[in-house]
Amino acid sequence: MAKMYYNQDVNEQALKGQTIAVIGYGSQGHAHAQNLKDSGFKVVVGVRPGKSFDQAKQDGLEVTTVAEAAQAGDVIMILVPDERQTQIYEESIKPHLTAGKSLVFAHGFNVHFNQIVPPKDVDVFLVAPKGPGHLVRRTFEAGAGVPALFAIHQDVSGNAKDTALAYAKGVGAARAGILETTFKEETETDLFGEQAVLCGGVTSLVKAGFETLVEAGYQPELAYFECLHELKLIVDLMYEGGMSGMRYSISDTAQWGDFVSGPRIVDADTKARMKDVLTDIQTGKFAKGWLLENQLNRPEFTAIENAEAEHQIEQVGRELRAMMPFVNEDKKSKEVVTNVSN
Ligand SMILES: NC(=O)C1=CN([C@@H]2O[C@H](COP(=O)(O)OP(=O)(O)OC[C@H]3O[C@@H](n4cnc5c(N)ncnc54)[C@H](OP(=O)(O)O)[C@@H]3O)[C@@H](O)[C@H]2O)C=CC1
Ligand SMILES: CC[C@](O)(C(C)=O)C(=O)O
Ligand SMILES: [Mg+2]
Ligand SMILES: [Mg+2]
Repeated sequence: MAKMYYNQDVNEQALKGQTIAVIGYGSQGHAHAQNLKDSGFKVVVGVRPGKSFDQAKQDGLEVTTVAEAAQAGDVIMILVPDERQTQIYEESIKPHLTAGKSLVFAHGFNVHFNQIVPPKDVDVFLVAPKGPGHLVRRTFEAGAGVPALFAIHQDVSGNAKDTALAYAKGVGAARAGILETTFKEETETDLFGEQAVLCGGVTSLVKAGFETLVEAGYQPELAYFECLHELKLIVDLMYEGGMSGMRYSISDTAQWGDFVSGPRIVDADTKARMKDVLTDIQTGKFAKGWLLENQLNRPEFTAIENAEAEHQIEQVGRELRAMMPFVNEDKKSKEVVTNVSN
């Protein structure tokens, strides 16, 4: 088994006395800033004036501009959207990235695809939680944590690994497990996971299931419960006990259906297409397309986003969730999501 790092393996002294500048206060930014502060570290948030600036202030954090935070920070964590990082880095971070500081990422995209080339006299590493930022905060508050990867790109100080581990522990990841990787491995696997399985794969599967039932004349509300709402409950069981844990709880009839029909849905052709997706990631084709899409002000992204929001499963879901206040308990984090989506 790969070497895993847990609380007892990590000495947070590596970060004591250092100022951590968290640049961005969105999904990951608010979680890192608050968890690190609660872990006893000195944190300053750098963000432009606006809603997330106000939110960070309201959450009791020290907040300033990106440039001032970068100037103050010994460790500078970039948590603004990947597609905006290069410009923000060039304009507001690089001028303050003096020798001996640490430049940190939560995803290797811009370093791996050569969009950001850090100076040679700073430590460069990543700490990438394997979970959405709002859950990084929520699990931390509940006394648990989300696992994370770390990778060292440059180790000028000789302490980059200790600093990365201390940072990861500060956000709560050492409660769940920290694993060492490279920028290349983190970038390619993260992009693959979100495209083929976690986000792209799952939403396409759910929509296809919903549409199949509705087109066959079944009620949309029922199709929503069956294909989307219950998915969380099934995935919770997999999170707790793997596939066998989930299968223990479902009926034998469901388990037999799982065995005989699952491979008819996700088959060798699906896997071949997954390999194509991975190839596009590895060759940089996906990254190039995403960067160009942003340079063009996201015409295709916006068209798809609008069409998806109007899909029947979303309309039905909005109405059904309005009647389930317990599903929407975490209003606060949802407001942050809304605020940072553009
Ligand atoms: N989302 C996630 O859970 C995960 C993300 N990551 C990685 O973490 C990094 C951050 O992603 P994520 O948290 O999703 O990012 P978000 O989209 O949530 O970041 C939004 C934040 O960036 C700020 N911001 C946007 N543009 C600017 C700007 N021009 N100047 C200053 N601040 C700006 C926003 O401020 P404003 O309110 O003013 O718009 C807001 O505070 C990425 O590298 C991503 O790949 C890694 C693991 C999981
Ligand atoms: C699964 C999507 C993700 O990679 C994440 C939450 O880990 C992201 O980029 O947001
Ligand atoms: Mg991810
Ligand atoms: Mg990702």
